[in-house]
Amino acid sequence: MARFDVNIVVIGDASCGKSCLLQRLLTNRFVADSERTWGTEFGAKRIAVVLPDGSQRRVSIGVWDTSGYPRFHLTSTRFLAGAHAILACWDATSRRSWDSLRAWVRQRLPLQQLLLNDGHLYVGTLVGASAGDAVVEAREQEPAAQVFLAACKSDLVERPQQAQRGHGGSAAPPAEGLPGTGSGSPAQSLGVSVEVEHWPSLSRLQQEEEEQEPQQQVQQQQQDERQAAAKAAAERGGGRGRAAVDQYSASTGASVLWTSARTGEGVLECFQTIAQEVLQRRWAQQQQAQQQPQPRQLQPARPQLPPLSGMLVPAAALLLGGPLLAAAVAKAALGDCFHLELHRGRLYVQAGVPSTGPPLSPGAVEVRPTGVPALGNGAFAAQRIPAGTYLGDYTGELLDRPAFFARYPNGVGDFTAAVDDEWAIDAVRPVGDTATFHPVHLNHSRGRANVRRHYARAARRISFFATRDVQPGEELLYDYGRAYWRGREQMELP
Ligand SMILES: C[S@@+](CC[C@H](N)C(=O)[O-])C[C@H]1O[C@@H](n2cnc3c(N)ncnc32)[C@H](O)[C@@H]1O
Repeated sequence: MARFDVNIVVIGDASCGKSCLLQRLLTNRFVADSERTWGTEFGAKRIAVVLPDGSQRRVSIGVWDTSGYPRFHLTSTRFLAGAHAILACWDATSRRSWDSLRAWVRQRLPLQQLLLNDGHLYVGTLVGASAGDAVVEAREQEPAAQVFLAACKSDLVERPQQAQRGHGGSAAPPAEGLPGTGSGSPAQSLGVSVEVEHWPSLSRLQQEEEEQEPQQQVQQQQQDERQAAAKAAAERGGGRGRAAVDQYSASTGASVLWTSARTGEGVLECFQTIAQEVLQRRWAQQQQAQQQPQPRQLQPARPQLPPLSGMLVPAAALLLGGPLLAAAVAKAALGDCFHLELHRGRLYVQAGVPSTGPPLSPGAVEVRPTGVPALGNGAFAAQRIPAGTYLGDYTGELLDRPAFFARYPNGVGDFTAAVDDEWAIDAVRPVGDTATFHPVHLNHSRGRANVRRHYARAARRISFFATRDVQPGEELLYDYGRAYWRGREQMELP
């Protein structure tokens, strides 16, 4: 997942209004017949939020709009990794959509467990083979996405009068039987008091699932239903369906955000609330971490001389006779100590040769917070990793120069790795995915490096190898190289 201040993944049933919500956020337009989402779509925007210290800041949010169609569930679930927030949407006019939203939250995070903690629903990682026998471990900091609930199409139903946002039911008018007022366990309180007839669009979703209606007929039906929904909402004058929403919100602690892509009401506010709450929580975690004794103190990096001594011979040959001669001389002079590659008219000389060591055994590397806020996560050996072990390739999206600068106009991509002067690999997806090891999680150290990367530029591969035996608990680190740190703040890890 790319690096935005706040990564938001939107989930929910097909046709509940997720895509319209995103369209409205990004373009401020309502696109009534937006096409179904195939796989996952993405949009980014900068929005203003108020920080806990009262200051205003513009932050970038990345929003992944996942498909609600069953065949895409796997893809959609994959995108949850690395999310700071999960926005679970439902169609406010449809009881069926609401029921299936709850199913989404409960079932479609198969390796995760929802945990209630200080007013938010956190997603903790399950460690183990299956949900049945797994040991549930809520990781203390990562990857805990906050879950928010968004009512789409709320212009068609009654909404809270005082505020468009309910948090644990608190901003909403009192609803009967709210947990916290002595109504019983959360499980008992989940919407049991709601009757189907108060969710007028039941028939529409059934028809959409069958996917056999001619488009015109469906549109006409949607329009009829909208009118019916508005009428029903006016008649019931209080939105009895809301009681279920409030109850669920109260029992889970997830904020409810009421939105209408049609009128635009609540849409920007919805994303502002999410960004604000994510940043607030991050801020609180940072404060907490600063108060605790740091397990490791960072020291400013000491300048080091480049290790060039062994390259003087090929360098001289390069000057005198060009790359081909240099390659030949270096090969003869240095043998296996150096790996030489002539690529796009340049001679690249790398210390060492690609390893022939054993591949990494599953579970041998654990990705977890380093305990140093500025560093974020790191990769730690969970068992002894023998010298020469192949740790994996830096995989991701291959970007050519124009694509790279279109995405990172200032030329800085924290999770990108340059292959040569034309190509870079952007590890968009795995960032934040702490369930699986990817070399993107390796932090930098010059003095303590126990990993080295190897380039095969023609093949556009960057591979990583352990340079020595790494003991359990040790962090895996490699030298990012001087170019990476140009204009950035580097720390040498003790
Ligand atoms: C490729 S990521 C490394 C993994 C990352 N820490 C994570 O949470 O997944 C690169 C970023 O990690 C941080 N980082 C890694 N090593 C560092 C170091 N020695 N000093 C300062 N920042 C470092 C910087 O923010 C850098 O842009």
